Amino acid sequence: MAALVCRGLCAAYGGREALHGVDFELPAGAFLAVVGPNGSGKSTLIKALLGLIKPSAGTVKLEEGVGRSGIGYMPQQSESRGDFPATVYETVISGRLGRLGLRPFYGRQDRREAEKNLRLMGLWELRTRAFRELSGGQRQRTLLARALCAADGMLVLDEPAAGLDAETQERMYSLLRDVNKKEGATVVMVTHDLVRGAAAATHVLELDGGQKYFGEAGLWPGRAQYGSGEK
Ligand SMILES: Nc1ncnc2c1ncn2[C@@H]1O[C@H](COP(=O)(O)OP(=O)(O)OP(=O)(O)O)[C@@H](O)[C@H]1O
Repeated sequence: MAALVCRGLCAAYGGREALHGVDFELPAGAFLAVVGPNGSGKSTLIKALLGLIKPSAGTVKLEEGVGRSGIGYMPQQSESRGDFPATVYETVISGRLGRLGLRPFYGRQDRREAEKNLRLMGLWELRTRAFRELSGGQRQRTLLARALCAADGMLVLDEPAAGLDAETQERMYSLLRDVNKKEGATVVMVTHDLVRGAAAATHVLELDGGQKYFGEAGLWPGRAQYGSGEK
């Protein structure tokens, strides 16, 4: 079963094309690394996937049953407010906001999910700490736990390991692999890290304004060029 299907996807800003002819089918449970140089259309693809921009041609479809509200999204660290006054727990459970509907308060299920994802990310001991007091790696784990609270089958991550030291990056990729395998979530991750990032993935989509490669990570020509890394 496909989690995500793009057919002839094109996107433009003010008539200028940013993405052209993207066409692939990602199996459910896959871990996709979206790679390519600056300006190659990676963020544009993510925006189209999240429904934030309308394709100028073609389609993006999610697996039946996974609506856009079922995507857990983790933005780039630079987009997340570092001075956010909330605690780690409050930040994580805010991932459930989209599911409250008409309910004014978090319910038992929301609290259970927040607790589960805090533990999964090794944040339980830090739950009462202020988000702004955290280290870069702890913040990234908090934002990942929040995205997990929002996710119903799919996680979309924009540079989840950017700005972290090599060891913390490796820890983040290993957490993502665990979430992908153990929780069965389909992961779509934009990364500039062609070695560790691409090695964590099962599939690679390489963009250069158009689609340069889509397929299994092990068969990606860039793998030989940039190093195979550890799987
Ligand atoms: N809001 C916008 N308005 C106009 N043009 C845009 C807008 N956002 C992106 N573009 C253009 O679309 C093209 C693709 O940009 P996009 O941000 O998708 O690339 P990217 O691969 O994510 O780049 P980076 O690696 O630098 O984040 C670029 O030429 C960019 O200048």
